Amino acid sequence: MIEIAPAKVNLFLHVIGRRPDGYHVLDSLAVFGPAADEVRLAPARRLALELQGPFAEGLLAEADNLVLKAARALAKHAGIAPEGTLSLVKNLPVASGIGGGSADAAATLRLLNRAWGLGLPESVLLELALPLGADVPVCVGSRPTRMGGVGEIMGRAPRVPPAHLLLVNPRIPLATPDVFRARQGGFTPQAALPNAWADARHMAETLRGTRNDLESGAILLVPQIAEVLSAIAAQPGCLMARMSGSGATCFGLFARPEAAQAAALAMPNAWWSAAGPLYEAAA
Ligand SMILES: C[C@](O)(CO)[C@H](O)COP(=O)(O)OP(=O)(O)OC[C@H]1O[C@@H](n2ccc(N)nc2=O)[C@H](O)[C@@H]1O
Ligand SMILES: Nc1ncnc2c1ncn2[C@@H]1O[C@H](COP(=O)(O)OP(=O)(O)OP(=O)(O)O)[C@@H](O)[C@H]1O
Repeated sequence: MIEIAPAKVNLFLHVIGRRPDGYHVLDSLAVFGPAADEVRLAPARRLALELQGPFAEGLLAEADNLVLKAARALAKHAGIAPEGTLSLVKNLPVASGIGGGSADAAATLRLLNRAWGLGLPESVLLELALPLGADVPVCVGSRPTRMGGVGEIMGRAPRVPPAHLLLVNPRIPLATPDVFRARQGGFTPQAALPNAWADARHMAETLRGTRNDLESGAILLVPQIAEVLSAIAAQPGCLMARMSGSGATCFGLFARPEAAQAAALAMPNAWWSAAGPLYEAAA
């Protein structure tokens, strides 16, 4: 059994306030694709995890992978002993602002909910998701979502038009708490969005009126992010370039698939990049 764990991309991210416990209250539009990890399951009496793929190495020293945490949380909720050998194919750079670990945890919840024959509704998976990380709930559905609160409020996103994304990471990991600490400025009001966008151009027009409040702080920590943004913005057909989440991955928005693919090929080899359409989760 295989479950896809698509990358999360924050098309904008406004920090609208702060809770007494220090967590930031956000307004964000999260979409998915065009790159993904994979979680696979093979029968075994005990729970185990194998790591594969181009970014597996960065996780080898990790005592408690989010995949195992998700499996144990689900088993505990169901009152059963966790079993099976999980394999994580790590295609997404680690600590890169596209929710790789969160997507893996969410994919594990979906996969084991099926494999263990639990049949839990999505609402229960969402409850199990939040303690695993602020981005895990949005990754459970992996569909365009307006995120609120600290990640636990799942609002309706505008109808997203066909569009293509380029993702680029300078291969420099960036820890989320450091980026929140480096954030400058006050708070930004919630964004005003339409119910739907006619096309990618229209979507980019609206998004240009929004921002990623973590971008300038992240650039102070990793100046190469500014180079990535300029390189993306300079590509023919690029409608906008911005950092996703807490970085360092940046995205470019394109109307035409060929333009997004050509842009990926134009990126320096030392960087990680991927291009393709927005991911559409099965209904
Ligand atoms: C920046 C986003 O990626 C936007 O989608 C998420 O809000 C972060 O999601 P995440 O990586 O799953 O974050 P977590 O692992 O839950 O939190 C890591 C750390 O980031 C900070 N954090 C996270 C989320 C949030 N709304 N406010 C915060 O201040 C906290 O210091 C927290 O200890
Ligand atoms: N399966 C996993 N994949 C990636 N990181 C994991 C995983 N399990 C545990 N981690 C830990 O979680 C940390 C954050 O990784 P992740 O790739 O999810 O960050 P991110 O892309 O910045 O996420 P976000 O966009 O949600 O802030 C890693 O540095 C690593 O220590």
